[in-house]
Amino acid sequence: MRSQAHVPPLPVPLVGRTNHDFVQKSVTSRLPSILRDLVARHESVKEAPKAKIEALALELEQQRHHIVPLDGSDGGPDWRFYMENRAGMNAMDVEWFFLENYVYRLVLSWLEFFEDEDAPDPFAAQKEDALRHALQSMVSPVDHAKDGTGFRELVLGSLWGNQVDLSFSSGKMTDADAEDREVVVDDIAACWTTIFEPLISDASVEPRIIIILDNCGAELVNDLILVDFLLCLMPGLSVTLHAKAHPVFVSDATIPDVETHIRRMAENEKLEAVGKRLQEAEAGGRVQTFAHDFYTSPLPFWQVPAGLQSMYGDAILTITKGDANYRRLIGDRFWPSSLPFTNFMQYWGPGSLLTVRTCKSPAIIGVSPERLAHGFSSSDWTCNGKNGVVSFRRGDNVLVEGTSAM
Ligand SMILES: O=P(O)(O)OC[C@H]1O[C@](O)(CO)[C@@H](O)[C@@H]1O
Repeated sequence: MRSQAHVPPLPVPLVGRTNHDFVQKSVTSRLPSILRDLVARHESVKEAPKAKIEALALELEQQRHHIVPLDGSDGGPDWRFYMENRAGMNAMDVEWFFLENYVYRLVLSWLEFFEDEDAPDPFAAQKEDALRHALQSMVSPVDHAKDGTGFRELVLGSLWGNQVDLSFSSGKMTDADAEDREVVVDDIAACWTTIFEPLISDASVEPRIIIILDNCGAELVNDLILVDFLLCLMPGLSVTLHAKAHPVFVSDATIPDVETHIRRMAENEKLEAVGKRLQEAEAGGRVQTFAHDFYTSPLPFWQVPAGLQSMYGDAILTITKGDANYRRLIGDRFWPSSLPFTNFMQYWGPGSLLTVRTCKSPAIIGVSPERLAHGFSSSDWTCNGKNGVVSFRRGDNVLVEGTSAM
């Protein structure tokens, strides 16, 4: 069953053909390039799927791909519910968010990914490059202050880690770019004082946070360093890491990716201590991993399955990472940029929410009218990956100091 959340009347979604150059380019150029890269890097891909993937790349480029129906007969998620009347439509006319998730689902089907539980992740080589690069370029984590300042530094690490993702760069390895970047919405302190400060002074509670993960490599390494920081600070805390149920957006983390990252951090000279503590936390049940098909579906978060929504409600905080999760939160639609995040996210339910996203797509909410009036140096400020958003919405179940909520 899906939740019947209340959301305001919906504005138009982002669609390839009509409303934004960035979106059009992403469909007709970035996606084809990702598909061709996939084929080029995998000599083992058989001739039949290879031909289909190459044809799909060309069709997207030439704006003549028509959506094909996808049921679960290949062992993968059943998309009939999501298709509605979209089967047969030109890819340029369906929602961009639908299209991107659909393309990955379709290609995995052609690669027979769902038919064989040992099938290789088609993006494994890129993910390995990203992890190796992150481990090489990582400085040893400094001893962060065990307070809001340390939290801030680590959230910023996790935010700018999201700048580096392999679908945004069409599969090419890049480094985070520190020049001219700005946190356009900064609720880090509000999150710290509302959620974590009361927990530190109350060791009797055993709360859980959820992190809905995004990319492998620099982002996931930074996320895991943040997890370690929080676990060390709050002995009663546990963390569930929500991963993708199948490979998507090139570098998005699946459960095996999370395990690989933790292991490789434990084997790495600079991150050994963090990695080993995370391994112990996993063994002791304080770190858990979880995957759900919802995170590879085209649905917005206001149509989340009830079971997942109640998990968010039971957690003291849910953190969503990255651009695609942010797009899912706001349904990838053109809301007014100044629409207050807290009001909008009432549909989320009783849990608190922190969203941490480098802006790599046009839609955004929660930017103050003052900041908007000040203007941006570049007209593509929502898409160029130089601006970050850390928006917080306080839920109804926060621990107030001196009580033992949860
Ligand atoms: O990895 P992230 O932060 O979710 O970003 C993926 C983003 O890259 C893009 O694929 C670029 O088109 C966006 O569609 C998407 O939002």
